[in-house]
Amino acid sequence: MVIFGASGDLTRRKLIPALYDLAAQRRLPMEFAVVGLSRSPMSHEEFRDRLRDALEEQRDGGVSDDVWESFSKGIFYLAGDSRKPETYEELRGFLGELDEERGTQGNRMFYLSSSPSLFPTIVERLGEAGMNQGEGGGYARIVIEKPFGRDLMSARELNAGIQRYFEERQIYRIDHYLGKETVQNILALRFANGIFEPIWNQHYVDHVQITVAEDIGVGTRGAFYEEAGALRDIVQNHLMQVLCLTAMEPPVAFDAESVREEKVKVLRAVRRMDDGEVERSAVRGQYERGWVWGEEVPGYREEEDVDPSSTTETFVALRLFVDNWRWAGVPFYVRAGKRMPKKATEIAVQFHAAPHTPFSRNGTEGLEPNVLVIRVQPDEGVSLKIGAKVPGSGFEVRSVNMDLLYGSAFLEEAPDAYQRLLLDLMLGDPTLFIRADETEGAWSILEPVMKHWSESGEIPFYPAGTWGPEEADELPERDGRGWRRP
Ligand SMILES: NC(=O)C1=CN([C@@H]2O[C@H](COP(=O)(O)OP(=O)(O)OC[C@H]3O[C@@H](n4cnc5c(N)ncnc54)[C@H](OP(=O)(O)O)[C@@H]3O)[C@@H](O)[C@H]2O)C=CC1
Ligand SMILES: O=C1O[C@H](COP(=O)(O)O)[C@@H](O)[C@H](O)[C@H]1O
Repeated sequence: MVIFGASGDLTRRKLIPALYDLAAQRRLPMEFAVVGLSRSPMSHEEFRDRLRDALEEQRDGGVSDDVWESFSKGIFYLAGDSRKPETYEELRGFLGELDEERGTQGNRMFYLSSSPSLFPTIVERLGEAGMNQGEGGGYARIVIEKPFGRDLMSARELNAGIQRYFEERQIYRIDHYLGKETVQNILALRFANGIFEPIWNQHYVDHVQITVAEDIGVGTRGAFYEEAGALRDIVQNHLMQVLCLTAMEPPVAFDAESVREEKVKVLRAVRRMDDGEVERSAVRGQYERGWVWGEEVPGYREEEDVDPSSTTETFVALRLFVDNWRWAGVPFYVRAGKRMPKKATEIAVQFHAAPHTPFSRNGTEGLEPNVLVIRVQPDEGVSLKIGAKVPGSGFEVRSVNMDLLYGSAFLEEAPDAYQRLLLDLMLGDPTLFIRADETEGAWSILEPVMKHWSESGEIPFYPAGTWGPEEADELPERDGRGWRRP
């Protein structure tokens, strides 16, 4: 596996720890090798030490010497500029040596984890160097990190650039949310149980809310975030994928083509907004100084590498409609933001209220409609809000939660999302990766919103530690509804 962007944050925090865990579970072949590539000069040994230090820090010292010893023997580093053709000559030669020395059999996985602006160049250089094929009958696969382009046009160009050299079966567009156990569980809940599908439609569902809230700010990633914003960083990928899994039709099989085909149909059915609709159904915001978990935190404009007059959004809320037979007229209120009061990713499906309750009005004052909540993180689980009789004389009914906590229901520990996805990559299973038309479909939904916002400089603010600007509350309130508090 060649990692472009080897000295970067993702390699250190996610990719190497996931590979280390796979090694600890003996899921990596002995011959496996990682070659890190970036410009910073480093020896193989310095690269290994740096990765081990990061792992020790992350695991609080809990790194096995034996596992690390055998895993790290397969870690190598090559310093080079990924824009220069000579880097690929050197890389090709080095990989050839590894084939001889470690027996990697000409198989190649190229993981693009460098700055996204370099992705098209790296793909082209790989293709020009003839590295789009494995050596001597081996395979070649390419993994593209997010963000996949920065709008519809650039995503199309990137897809075309990759497809010029690689066939779709070789391409793995990664979105780590698809590797999360609880995101996959949306499919299990819907399609492994008989009771939910019959009511999973406009006849029974009043509306759906999807929240991807984070309590953290942009931290050290100010420069990246200035270019991206919440719409590109979270909504275009993670949030749209969760929406697809929530709204899609049952796939005929759990394989790459069947699952991705159904997801694309959802993206095609999402109603495109015109300018008026963007005004009514899209809200953005930016956090200002405030308090999170009892600590005072800076506003976005005060963060490192952020323009003090930046209008980049750190919060987005949208009201979307999936115009098909199943979901006609059902609003999907979705939101994503940084510096919210807590970290919480969840899908809440709110059902219509009972048409009539034979109890007194006084007795049902605390009764709310049924809501099925799938908690992706934290406190992974599912809960169903139902009405229940309050013990005692009389007949008072109140809403209570029936809860399933994964932590209590299963002894097995959930693997990290990257661990799952890297293993699927090695096995050649792209089911949990994204197809070209999905990336373009998601961008085409957001294109009018991006255009409208780029033309109007004003951005509403919200104090850090709150659930976004007031305008966001108005989104469901105009329809007589309200956001849940996760
Ligand atoms: N970090 C995260 O939490 C997440 C990141 N991602 C995605 O992963 C990707 C990487 O992100 P991240 O690790 O945070 O980014 P970083 O900025 O930390 O790392 C970028 C890497 O690219 C290398 N690089 C930059 N220019 C060149 C060049 N011309 N030639 C060779 N190497 C170069 C840098 O090394 P050097 O300067 O030494 O050359 C560095 O190793 C991005 O697409 C990001 O969106 C996705 C999900 C989460
Ligand atoms: O891709 C990204 O995701 C993280 C949130 O991921 P999670 O697994 O912690 O939910 C987000 O912080 C980051 O900005 C974004 O680039």
